[in-house]
Amino acid sequence: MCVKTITSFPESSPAIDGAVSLFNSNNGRLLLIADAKEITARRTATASFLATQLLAFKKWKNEQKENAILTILGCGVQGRAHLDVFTQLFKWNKVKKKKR
Ligand SMILES: NC(=O)C1=CN([C@@H]2O[C@H](COP(=O)(O)OP(=O)(O)OC[C@H]3O[C@@H](n4cnc5c(N)ncnc54)[C@H](OP(=O)(O)O)[C@@H]3O)[C@@H](O)[C@H]2O)C=CC1
Ligand SMILES: O=C([O-])C1=[NH+]CCC1
Repeated sequence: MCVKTITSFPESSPAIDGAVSLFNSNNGRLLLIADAKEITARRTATASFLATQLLAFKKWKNEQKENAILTILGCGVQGRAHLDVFTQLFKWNKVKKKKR
């Protein structure tokens, strides 16, 4: 059994914080408490990559793949996690990062 508790304070950075608690589903014992920021960052970036792969990459012709530009808007926790996953799993012609 797993519970994720998240706080969201958009004016604060990082905006998201929280904890993931994992319990043994046979006896209810607490097994671990993990940082929800890290898990949420990796989960969200990986889900974005899978969605992009299904909705775009699979339909692209070779020429589109060769000219692809990755643009990341906002360079916080999610921006960095998306940059990490997207550059590890796909080859980009160019990567642009935009922050304020
Ligand atoms: N769909 C999902 O499952 C999830 C969605 N989210 C959402 O993703 C968003 C980002 O979260 P997270 O990365 O954790 O937050 P962070 O606080 O780590 O990053 C937010 C970034 O946005 C930048 N930013 C804020 N305002 C502007 C602006 N006007 N122009 C350009 N950049 C700006 C900040 O810049 P600066 O460093 O200068 O302050 C900061 O780098 C939130 O809206 C959050 O709710 C988060 C987790 C999961
Ligand atoms: O799925 C999630 O953990 C979140 N969505 C928006 C903020 C955190």
